[in-house]
Amino acid sequence: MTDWAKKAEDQEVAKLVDQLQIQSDENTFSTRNNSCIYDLPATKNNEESEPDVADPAETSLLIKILGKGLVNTKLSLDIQQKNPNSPLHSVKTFEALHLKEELLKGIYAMGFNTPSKIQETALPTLLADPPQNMIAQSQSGTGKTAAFVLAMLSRVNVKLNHPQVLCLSPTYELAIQTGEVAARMGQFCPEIKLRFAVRGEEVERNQKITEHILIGTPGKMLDWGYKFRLFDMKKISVFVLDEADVMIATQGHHDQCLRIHKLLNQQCQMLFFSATYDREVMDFAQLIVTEPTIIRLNREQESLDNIKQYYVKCKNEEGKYNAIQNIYGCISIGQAIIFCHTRRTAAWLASKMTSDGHSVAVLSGDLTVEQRLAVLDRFRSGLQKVLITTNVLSRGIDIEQVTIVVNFDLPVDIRGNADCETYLHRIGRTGRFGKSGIAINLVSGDKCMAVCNAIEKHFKKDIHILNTDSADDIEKIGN
Ligand SMILES: Nc1ncnc2c1ncn2[C@@H]1O[C@H](COP(=O)(O)OP(=O)(O)OP(=O)(O)O)[C@@H](O)[C@H]1O
Repeated sequence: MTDWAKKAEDQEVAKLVDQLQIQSDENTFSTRNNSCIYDLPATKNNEESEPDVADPAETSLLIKILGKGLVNTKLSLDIQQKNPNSPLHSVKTFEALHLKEELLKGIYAMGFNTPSKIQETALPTLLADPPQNMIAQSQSGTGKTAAFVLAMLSRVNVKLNHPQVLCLSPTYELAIQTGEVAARMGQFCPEIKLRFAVRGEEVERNQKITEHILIGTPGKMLDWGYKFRLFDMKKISVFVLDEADVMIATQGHHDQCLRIHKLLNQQCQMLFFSATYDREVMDFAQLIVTEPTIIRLNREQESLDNIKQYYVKCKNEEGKYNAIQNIYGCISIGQAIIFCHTRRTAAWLASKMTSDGHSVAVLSGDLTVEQRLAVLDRFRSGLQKVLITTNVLSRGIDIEQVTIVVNFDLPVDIRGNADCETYLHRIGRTGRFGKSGIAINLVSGDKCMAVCNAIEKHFKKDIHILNTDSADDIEKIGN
């Protein structure tokens, strides 16, 4: 374990934020005096003028790296019991779980005193005998990884020298992150051996894998377990699918996970964890996990009560820009995020604001994960007050001090209809942790007004008109 733990710690991922040095990348990204300045590329390409979308695996990685401590969710978890044998009591202490003493020591050494909501709900079922299957959902940063890692470590029989636990992640970096948690939590259990099944890791020919826990990506896991028969899939007793939504929704991963799943034996404990599940993903999960205990987030409780919403009528894009100019003084008192539909609009807006002397950061899908981390890190530390972005940032990334969200473009789906879910995610970037926040929607044209009306109707919450030419109105948002 010690070597392995060291290896995990050597990985650069967790230290990216500290180590990053932004490199100038041709003419598209440069840093001057801590501000990122976009120069519009000379030629348009399709990606820039199409809606910018987030890669869910990259978003998960960003959230994990940026996450500092536990997020205390306001939303409750619904337990939908399927298996009558499931022990559905919850625990208020880690002691009540009757864990091995070494594991308890590991938990405390990580600074955990009491279980989080998902942990207190899931752990009794995860650790129950006979083992129970589970499909669990809880927001990012609420302690899911720690919950299933504890289950993985608890199930290992160290007397058997072969893999017993498989944990699949969608990417190399996410697998490394999970491995780091396992290494830390198991630091007092030196007899438990872990191994990464990721690119770059090789096993000598004709050698069998003897480590107890394998954490990796589906392709490598299939190679090792099926193609090269380096371990016996039938001897796996715990199978964890982390980021289940990404795994199931991504075609290649989906097929590989299914193949792995088919090679496991019927008694293997199946654990699926994710921050979100849309209906298709949940249907699929329920199809392949027998009699699961299902823990789900109660989304209906999500409310916009503490966010005041406004719309500003604008003639055209220039009009929207003028509105931003008018409110800039207010929005830069706290911190603001401005959402655009495409990378191109984000780049145009950033360049225009920069040339007008405003210090803005910009983050869109053409930046690497490292560049995004650096931008977010500067924004979170307050070096820049305004962040211009796209849907790449709409979900999951919390920046506590954001007080204003501006929709330069309202979120729409491919048919041009209101995308209410994305709207909720975007404006949910403010008003975190019960604080009050402001959302300002820039509306130009009848179509856009119809989208704004549809959003208002959907959430049954008033969106008030704001005249950015009126000092009185500006004062409203300033206070
Ligand atoms: N019981 C606890 N007490 C204190 N801190 C905790 C506890 N459980 C987890 N944490 C910490 O909270 C942070 C988030 O936990 P974790 O990564 O397990 O969440 P997650 O739900 O898996 O997030 P994601 O959806 O991003 O994968 C981590 O820094 C972790 O060390």
